[in-house]
Amino acid sequence: MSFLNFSSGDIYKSGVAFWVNALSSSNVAVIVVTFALAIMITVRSITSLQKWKSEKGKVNVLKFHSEEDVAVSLAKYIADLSAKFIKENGCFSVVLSGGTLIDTLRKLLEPPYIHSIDWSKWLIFFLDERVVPLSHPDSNYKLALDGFLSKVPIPKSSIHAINDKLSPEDAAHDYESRLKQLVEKGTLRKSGSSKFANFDLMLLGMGPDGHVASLFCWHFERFEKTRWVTFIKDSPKPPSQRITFTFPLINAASEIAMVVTGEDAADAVKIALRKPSSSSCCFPLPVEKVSPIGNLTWFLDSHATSGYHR
Ligand SMILES: O=C(O)[C@H](O)[C@@H](O)[C@H](O)[C@H](O)COP(=O)(O)O
Repeated sequence: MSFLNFSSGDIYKSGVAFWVNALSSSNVAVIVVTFALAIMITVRSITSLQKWKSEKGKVNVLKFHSEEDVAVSLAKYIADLSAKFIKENGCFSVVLSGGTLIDTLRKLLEPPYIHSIDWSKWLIFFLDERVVPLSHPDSNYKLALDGFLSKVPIPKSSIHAINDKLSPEDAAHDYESRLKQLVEKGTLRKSGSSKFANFDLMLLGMGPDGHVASLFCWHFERFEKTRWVTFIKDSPKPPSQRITFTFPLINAASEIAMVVTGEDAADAVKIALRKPSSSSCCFPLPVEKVSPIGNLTWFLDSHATSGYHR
């Protein structure tokens, strides 16, 4: 991923040098195109700086020795948030990813949490889902049901799976409409600063390529601004057909836990957590767009942080 090391500043300087050359050769078309490019790159650099400023102070990075330690700490973090949100609002809306996250939730299935959490008040949603039958081994719903949901007394009616009879387009549209209805009914809150639903907690994993949910590099879905849920038919991670929350909906959450363990993700963790002053990359990884209105807490083990020393 060496292209990721180009900085906007470098490109900008090259642009300026090229412009000066173009001026001296009096080629009008080249001057106009280069001038436009220089303006675009300058605007891009400023956007980058603002992004990092607005994220300041909201990010908590927790580094643990082992995946087991991550699981222990994550369970306490979730149990505390469950108690807080149930006390404040009478319920706790939780959004699950697929992948290794479900196994990392295993400490919630043990005392004290299995008895102390008021599971009847939980509402479960899926951050992304593979468009396969819910009983298929690739289904995130099945993964969550087998590994977690079937072992806690969350009412079935509070678990909001996708409609697996629909095409990716229709399934995304259907899930979005159902979320909007829940906001209208008052079951889900609306984010104060945007029109999107304000989930209490989103539990995110991250792939080695820096993807979160089913928002991948080089796919336009990651730039979606208005939809709550979108779809993808050519996911680089199989299976190819998926639906996914968009970044505006993800970033309207009160709390986001980014749970990343294992060495495969170390390079992406290093890029995502680099110093704000070095945020000069032209093509940020999808994970770099995670910037909630609330708090973002990273849960990392020593393998995931093997490239990150801060
Ligand atoms: O449907 C999916 O594939 C997941 O929701 C996906 O976004 C996952 O969270 C990451 O790929 C991390 O997966 P791992 O934890 O298995 O690395």
